[in-house]
Amino acid sequence: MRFDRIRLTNFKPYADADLDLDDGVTVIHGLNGSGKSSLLDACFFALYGARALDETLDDLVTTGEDEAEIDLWFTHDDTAYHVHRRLRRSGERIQTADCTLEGPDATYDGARDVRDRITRMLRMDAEAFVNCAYVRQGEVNKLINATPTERQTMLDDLLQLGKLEEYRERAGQARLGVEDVRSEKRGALDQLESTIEEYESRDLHATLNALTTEREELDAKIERYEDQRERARETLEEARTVLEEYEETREELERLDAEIADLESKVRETEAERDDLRRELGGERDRIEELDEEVEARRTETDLDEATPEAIEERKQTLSTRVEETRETAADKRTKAKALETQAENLRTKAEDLSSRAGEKREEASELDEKVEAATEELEERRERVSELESEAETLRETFEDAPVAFGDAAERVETLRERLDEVRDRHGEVAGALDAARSRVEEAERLRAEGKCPECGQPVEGSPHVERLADDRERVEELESELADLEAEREAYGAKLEEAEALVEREQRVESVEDRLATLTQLVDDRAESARETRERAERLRAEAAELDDQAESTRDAAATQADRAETVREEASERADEVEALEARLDRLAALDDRLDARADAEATVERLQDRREQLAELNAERNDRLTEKRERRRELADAVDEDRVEKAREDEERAADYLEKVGDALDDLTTERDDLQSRIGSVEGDLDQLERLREKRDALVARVDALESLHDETESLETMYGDLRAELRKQNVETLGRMLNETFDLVYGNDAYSHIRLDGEYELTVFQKDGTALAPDQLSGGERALFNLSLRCAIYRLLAEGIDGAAPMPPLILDEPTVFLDSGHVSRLVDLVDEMRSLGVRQIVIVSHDDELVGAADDLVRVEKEPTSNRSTVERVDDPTLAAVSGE
Ligand SMILES: Nc1ncnc2c1ncn2[C@@H]1O[C@H](COP(=O)(O)OP(=O)(O)OP(=O)(O)O)[C@@H](O)[C@H]1O
Ligand SMILES: [Zn+2]
Repeated sequence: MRFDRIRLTNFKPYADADLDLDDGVTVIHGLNGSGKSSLLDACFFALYGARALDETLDDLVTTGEDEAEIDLWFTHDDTAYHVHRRLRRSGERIQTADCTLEGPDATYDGARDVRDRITRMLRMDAEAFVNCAYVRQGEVNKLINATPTERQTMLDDLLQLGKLEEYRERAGQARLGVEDVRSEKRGALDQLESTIEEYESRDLHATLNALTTEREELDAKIERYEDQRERARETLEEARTVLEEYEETREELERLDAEIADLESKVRETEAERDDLRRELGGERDRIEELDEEVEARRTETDLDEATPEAIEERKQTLSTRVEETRETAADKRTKAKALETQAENLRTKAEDLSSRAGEKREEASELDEKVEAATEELEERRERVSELESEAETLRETFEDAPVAFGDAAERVETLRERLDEVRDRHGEVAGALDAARSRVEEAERLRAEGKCPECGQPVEGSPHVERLADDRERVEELESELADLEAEREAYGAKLEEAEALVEREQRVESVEDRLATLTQLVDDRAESARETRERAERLRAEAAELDDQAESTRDAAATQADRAETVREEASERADEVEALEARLDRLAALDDRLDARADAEATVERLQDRREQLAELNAERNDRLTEKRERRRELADAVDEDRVEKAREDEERAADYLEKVGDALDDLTTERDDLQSRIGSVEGDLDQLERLREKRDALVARVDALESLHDETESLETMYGDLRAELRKQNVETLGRMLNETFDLVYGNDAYSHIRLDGEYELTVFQKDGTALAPDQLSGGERALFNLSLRCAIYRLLAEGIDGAAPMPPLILDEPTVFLDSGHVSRLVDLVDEMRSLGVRQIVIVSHDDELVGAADDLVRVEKEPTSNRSTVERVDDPTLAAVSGE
């Protein structure tokens, strides 16, 4: 086993530390209190927990912190493992929060599981680990002062010799167990044998024979008693039969008496009832006679030959048929009368209608007459108007005889005249204009001439070429004035002619319009005349139609009267038929009354018959009863004769005697049976004992075999126990020898003092140091330094013994030495270095030494420096690459 790496957080003085560890010798070096031991504590705590440190969890967490973590990686049996522990404050106390062991195949969780697993793996618990591998600071005297027994226990434990002792003890326990069982079984066997002897001494077979004989005799006696009891029972039975018979006879006699009395009284009652019936019959017969008389009277009334239901029924049938027929006829007549009345009414209505239509037509005709009259008058007026218009047209035409144009040419003339007038007017305008211009020129010229200037150019007149022109102008004015006067006359003449022509045009137009009007009026007059003629003809036709309608109305009225008469006749016939029906129904009523009487008579006859039947029945009943009475009286007599008083008396005596005997014999038999049962149970018990004896013998045989088996088992366990004891003693002896040898070698090596010859470790683990002169010393008599060396030697020897003893099976833990140089002078420190080399060369894989001693540094393969920062009071750990140099620089 080997530590590979340790990593700490808040563990004791370490805030953070991470250290790799290798094979070979590692020296952890540092000043006092720098934290060297704490580093080892951490490894140890990681493996086994706080329990083995003699410290509490609170001591482990850096003061003032709430949580700490410790991780240890190690290799065991070529397999890597990792332990992780985390501590955490919970309230006032620190507790384990996590604890795991991680291996290649599994992870263990929880402090207990981890500790158990490591203990099993290293085959060492915390104490054994300390004893073997961890030489702790200041524990120099522990082994030296230990008692031999303590030493023995410790070594036995380490070498697993304790197991052998354990096996020996187990075998011893098994032996004791077997002894217990064996002695128990032996006791049981003794007991069984004495019981069997006791059974055998009792001569069970003889007893059984005697008892069987006794039981047979008793059985014979019981049989005899039972026979006699049977006979007594028969006698009793017979006596009881006789008495029962007697009792039955007596009861029957009583019953017969009662029955006879009952029958007699019933016969009497029935006779009385027959008398009543006879009286009732008489009454019914009287009634039949009365009814016969009544029937005869009624028959006469109804005029029937004989008063039989058949005759009555036939007559009823006939009458009913007639009633039915007559009723139907009456109904038909009424219907017919009703129809006729309706016809008459309809005809009357029709006649009314025809009359009123004739009136209407006449009225229409006279209205037409009036219209014709008015039209004729209007026609006359129109005709007068026509002749007026004709004469007007004539007059107007006549005026054209003296006119300049013929009738019809006036418009053309107006046109011509207007054109002429326009020409004259135009000419008049031109002339008037020229005249004005001429007159103006004349006046201007005269004014200029009066001023002496040329009227033409305003130059002085004398010599002006323009003076002649004035005369021309004056001439022109005169000409124009005359032409203008002519034109005015002409214009007037044309004006008059135009007026005349225009009047002619007007007349022509008037004639045309009158003639148009005339044509229209003439047409109208013709139309009206035609229409008046037609109207007159229509009025004529209407009057003719009215006359015809009057005729029709007259004949219709006649027909209505005829139908009314017929209706009257038919109604009378209907009421006659109704009277007839009434008469027939009265006859039917009489027949019904007769029928009633006949029914009543038939009922009375039926009653008579019923009463007679009843009477006969009663007579028969009584006859039968009388027969039964005779029978019963006969039976009674027979029974009374049959009773034998002497026999009854004897039976009574027999009964009493037999009962008495039975009671006595019963008691005797009970006693005998009890006696027999007792005997039987005694036989059973002897037989049971015999069976039991047989079983006991079988059981004894089995027990003997079992005791034999236990005997051999005991021998085996005993030898096993001895074997384990011997083996352990043998092994211990060997160990003690080896350990003694190694101790001597080591002590020699580290002390090298001539004063001591050797150390003796005897079989009882007693340690003795011998001086050269042969004086023996107890180890605690050595000096402090010697004791330290002695202790170291013993530890290393133990380590070597173990390493050899369990070589290969469980790789040894690292050898850990904490401050081994205390008490040593420098010379011995050098020897310690030799020891370390020796251990290394003996094959110890990893050695960890804690020391503040510089001398040991020389022996180191690896040097680890531990320092404490004075201000923060936190420790740090650091590997030093070159141990030698570091040691120097560390000074
Ligand atoms: N829980 C803790 N919190 C903080 N510091 C602690 C705690 N426990 C111990 N220490 C400190 O750790 C130091 C003890 O360390 P350790 O015993 O490992 O020193 P050392 O190097 O082995 O000393 P020496 O050479 O004297 O044996 C002390 O200074 C102590 O105050
Ligand atoms: Zn002039």
